[in-house]
Amino acid sequence: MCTAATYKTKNFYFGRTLDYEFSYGDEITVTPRNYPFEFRYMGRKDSHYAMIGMAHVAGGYPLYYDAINEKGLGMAGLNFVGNAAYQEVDESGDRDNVAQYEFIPWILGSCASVGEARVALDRMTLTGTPFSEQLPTAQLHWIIADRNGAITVECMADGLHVYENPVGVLTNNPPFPQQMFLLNQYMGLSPKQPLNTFAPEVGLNTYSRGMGAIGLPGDLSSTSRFARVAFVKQNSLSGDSEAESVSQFFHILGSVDQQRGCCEVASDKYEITIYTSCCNADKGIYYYNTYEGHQINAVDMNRENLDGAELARYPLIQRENINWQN
Ligand SMILES: C[C@H](CCC(=O)NCCS(=O)(=O)O)[C@H]1CC[C@H]2[C@@H]3CC[C@@H]4C[C@H](O)CC[C@]4(C)[C@H]3C[C@H](O)[C@]12C
Repeated sequence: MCTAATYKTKNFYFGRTLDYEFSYGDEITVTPRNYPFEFRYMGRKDSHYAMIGMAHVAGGYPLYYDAINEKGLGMAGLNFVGNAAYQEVDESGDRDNVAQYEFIPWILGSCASVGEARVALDRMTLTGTPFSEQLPTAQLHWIIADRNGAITVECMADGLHVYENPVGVLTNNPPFPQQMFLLNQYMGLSPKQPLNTFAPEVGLNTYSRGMGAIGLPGDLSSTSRFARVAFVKQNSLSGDSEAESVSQFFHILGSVDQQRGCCEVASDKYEITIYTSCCNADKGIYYYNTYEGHQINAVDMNRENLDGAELARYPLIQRENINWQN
């Protein structure tokens, strides 16, 4: 499972948790403007927008899980198992055929906004072509967002759907319209204390703070994480500064953090939050922490040569760094 969210203060922030039982070998990867992208069906693109994100680099190719580009557009792929169904290659010559593993570079390489991504999506066919035998097709859906809004992209047996995403969050199954529908159940929840509308003549009272959100689901299912992170994000308040915004963003995704032992996926195998990311999409900074390393680390794309042609790669820091005070 995974959860993605957007957040806006003075700057625009975009990030996700990646929850799984093992790691593919993830690296913060900066793709500069002149890295030659060899697209499976669309030929080679020698220049494009620069991007930074989390990727598994295979044979020199950045397989992005989530990234932002230098124009402030963000995109993340999350599991959509059992529902994702990709399209056949369109031979008509009228369409852009894009393999699922190159979807993030395709969009972030050429689109500066959600509006431009929508135009690109209109002429795109998303194919299930695997990257390699060792890395078969991943069943994903995507969130694409900028400071003005977000969309969800789901390729299913009945076609490629592009939905307006008014909450700016995404988790996993079921399809997005059902996730949004389920939020209806929680419309009564509030950060304020409840009033006794249950039965005024019964002497009910608020014995604790936080009772306005009783009913918000606490489990790790994707529908529950969707409702929980949407509630936390919609009610989130923080100062505008970088430190306050980044801190608050990690708290938002902290509401759906997965602790080892609580989600068994096979005997003795547990899903955990491998990493949590928070990109400042205006400044090109990728902040992250990991399960074994809670300190926030950062990679700034603007400290790399963005006019270069070589990937810059930073392996994840996976150890706790305790700040002793005496
Ligand atoms: C496992 C992750 C989703 C985590 C998740 O959601 N786990 C809950 C399961 S569930 O919700 O309970 O079902 C997903 C998210 C992004 C994926 C990579 C995308 C690029 C590339 C595409 C290639 O085709 C295959 C290899 C490749 C590196 C992919 C590996 C893997 O698939 C990644 C990491």
